[in-house]
Formats: sequence, C-alpha cells, structure tokens
Amino acid sequence: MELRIEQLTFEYASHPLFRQFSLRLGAGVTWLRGENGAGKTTLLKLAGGALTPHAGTVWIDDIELHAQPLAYRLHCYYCGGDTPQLPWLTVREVLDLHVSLYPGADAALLNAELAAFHLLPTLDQPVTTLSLGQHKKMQLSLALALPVRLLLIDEPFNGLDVDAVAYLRQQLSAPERLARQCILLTSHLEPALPLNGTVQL
Ligand SMILES: Nc1ncnc2c1ncn2[C@@H]1O[C@H](COP(=O)(O)OP(=O)(O)OP(=O)(O)O)[C@@H](O)[C@H]1O
Repeated sequence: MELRIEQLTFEYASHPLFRQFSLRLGAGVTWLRGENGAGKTTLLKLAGGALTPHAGTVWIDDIELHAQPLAYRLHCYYCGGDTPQLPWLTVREVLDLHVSLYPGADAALLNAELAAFHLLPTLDQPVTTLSLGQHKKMQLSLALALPVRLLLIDEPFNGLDVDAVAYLRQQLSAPERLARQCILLTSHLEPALPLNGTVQL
C-alpha cells in the first residue's frame, strides 16, 4: 500500500506552490506539517483528486490518478471539513450515496461509527443543519468506515469534543488499520498518534 507523488507541479493563478515535488508514503499515519499557507490542504486535495496537477503523476499503488480517475478515487477518501456538496440531501442520503459509490462499503460498520460519534439522531436532518463539529464527525465516520487504501484528513481533531477526540485517536492508532491504510493528515499540533513519518512543507 503506497501513495506516490512524482514531479508534481501546481500553482494557483497568483501563487506557485509545488515545483517538481515528489513524495512516497507507505501504510500508517504520516503527519503533514507546515506554516499557514504552506500548501498542506492543497496537497491533500491534489492527492485526493479534488485538484488537478499542472504536471506530474499521483499514484495509489499501480493506479495513476490521471489515467484512471474513477478507479483512483474509489481507493481514497478526502476528509476536508468543507461544506456539503449536495446541500438538499439529508445526512442519511449523503451517507447512503457514499456507501453506494464505494464497492465493499459496509453499512453496519458506518452505523457503528455514527453511533460512536453520537450522530444517529441526526440522520433525517438536512445535512446543512449539522453544526460544524457534527459535519466533521459525519465526514470522519465515512473516513473510518469506507474500505479505502488512502485516507486524507485535514486537521482531524479541530472542532471535535473531548470524547470524539479520544475515540478518533483510538481508531487512528489501531494496529490493524495502520497495517492496511495509508493515512496522511495535517495538524498544527502534535497529533499524538503512532506515526510512520512526518512531511514538512
Ligand atoms: N482556490 C485558491 N485560489 C488561489 N489561491 C489559493 C486557493 N486556495 C489556496 N490558495 C493559496 O494557496 C496557499 C496554500 O493554501 P493551503 O490552504 O493549501 O495552505 P495550508 O498549508 O493548508 O494553510 P493553513 O495551515 O492555514 O490551513 C495559500 O497562500 C492560499 O492563500
């Protein structure tokens, strides 16, 4: 299990960010560090296929993002805390959509994550009515439950209550997860997780 970024170049109109940037990550948690504006969120979006590099290639194992965009996306989940893409859906509908998109997704496992994050009472609410923390918990439930090889999580602990932080820390430290998933996360604070490595931008 490997994320491989080769010779990546990306810039916003006013802003060169990555020039021939390369990175290889194996299974386990990698902490992506850097000052505000260094490009951490942009890198997660590039690795998740939410932004397109101007040059270079991005791979999960032998699947290249540009050549096989759908296959690539089915192997990764980007948890960015962004506002909902489909604001007219209920929480349940957003979750069902994801379960139907990802082959092998286990609805029972997702339900267990939702229960752990105390989200079951919200299922029939419009997704736009969730608080910021609840929205993050919904995304994290998907992140923990979907059968993906690559998890990209922007500031996983920001905005979570104390119990949720403890639960998430436990889930992201579980040896069986660390053996099968490549997890790249940003955090301004030391994440207090067993780390496979650190990348400094
Ligand atoms: N859509 C955009 N258009 C133009 N510039 C952008 C866009 N998104 C981000 N930027 C700029 O790119 C740079 C990197 O932004 P990014 O959000 O990736 O940084 P970051 O390291 O995640 O920062 P932070 O720690 O503050 O979250 C910043 O200077 C930002 O202003």
